[in-house]
Amino acid sequence: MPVSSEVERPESAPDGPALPVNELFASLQGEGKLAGVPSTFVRTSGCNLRCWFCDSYHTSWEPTHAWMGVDDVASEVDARDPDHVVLTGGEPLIHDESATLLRELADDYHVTVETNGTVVPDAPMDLASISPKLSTSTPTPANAPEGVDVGEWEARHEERRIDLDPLSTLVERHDFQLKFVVTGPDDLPEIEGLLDDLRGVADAEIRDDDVLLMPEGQTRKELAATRNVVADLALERGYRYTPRLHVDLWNDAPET
Ligand SMILES: C[S@@+](CC[C@H](N)C(=O)[O-])C[C@H]1O[C@@H](n2cnc3c(N)ncnc32)[C@H](O)[C@@H]1O
Ligand SMILES: Nc1nc2[nH]cc(C(=O)O)c2c(=O)[nH]1
Ligand code: SF4
Ligand SMILES: [Mg+2]
Repeated sequence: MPVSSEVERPESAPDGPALPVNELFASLQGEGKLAGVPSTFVRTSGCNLRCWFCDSYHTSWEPTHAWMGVDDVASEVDARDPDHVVLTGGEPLIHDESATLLRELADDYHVTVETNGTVVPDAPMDLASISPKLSTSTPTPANAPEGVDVGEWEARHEERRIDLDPLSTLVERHDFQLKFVVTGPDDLPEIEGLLDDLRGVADAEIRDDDVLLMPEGQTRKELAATRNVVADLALERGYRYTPRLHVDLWNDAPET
């Protein structure tokens, strides 16, 4: 797939490498192996997919952002003096300049990259937090966010969401976690099929311990309906369960 940023760079963007930044904030890592760890988050705007449930609507369906020079992003991170940085989006890796930022941050911080696993940068990262998208993520006219015309995105999302090449490269090159958004028991055969395929092609061990099941839900109320079902599936199958601590703590507030 040709990598295009899906977000036009305006004339007014700063000179040199720059990124469309939706938000930059300090919080606790809410998901995955590092849940609970204080971290500074850099959220880029723009995505090559359109999950119907995307909890970052203003980076995917309706991208909003300010363009920031990569040096300025790094300075904002420095000012918060964290041990851990999380680069997320949108899909951060559709932007070539994310690789520039990752190289700038590499020596000073533990950096996690939250990615849908469809793009591989030539850049350092301490933890590739890969969230491959299942068929239950695909937008349709019936599940689309209110007021959104899904249009060509149903087919485009479906065509792009899984690509074994970047997935295997990411797990070969980096410490990783595979973090699946689970809507219910019917998602499990698809997760296991994908794990079989990936274990077949990747030259890296994928332990069940690297596989995390995360309940779908953008709000406390939505999570209340999915979390126990997903926890039981994790227990049954021997995968990890990951909470969404930030949703438990702050519901769907921005900058959390
Ligand atoms: C907004 S995405 C940005 C990074 C990248 N585009 C991705 O999808 O991995 C950050 C994380 O939130 C997860 N996520 C998004 N919407 C969610 C929802 N409604 N419920 C649970 N997890 C969700 C994604 O799967 C991903 O792990
Ligand atoms: N607290 C908190 N933890 C997170 N971990 C991954 C997030 C993301 O949106 O990528 C996220 C987020 O948005 N907030
Ligand atoms: S891949 Fe990530 S940012 Fe893109 S639509 Fe899905 S959850 Fe949102
Ligand atoms: Mg989030």
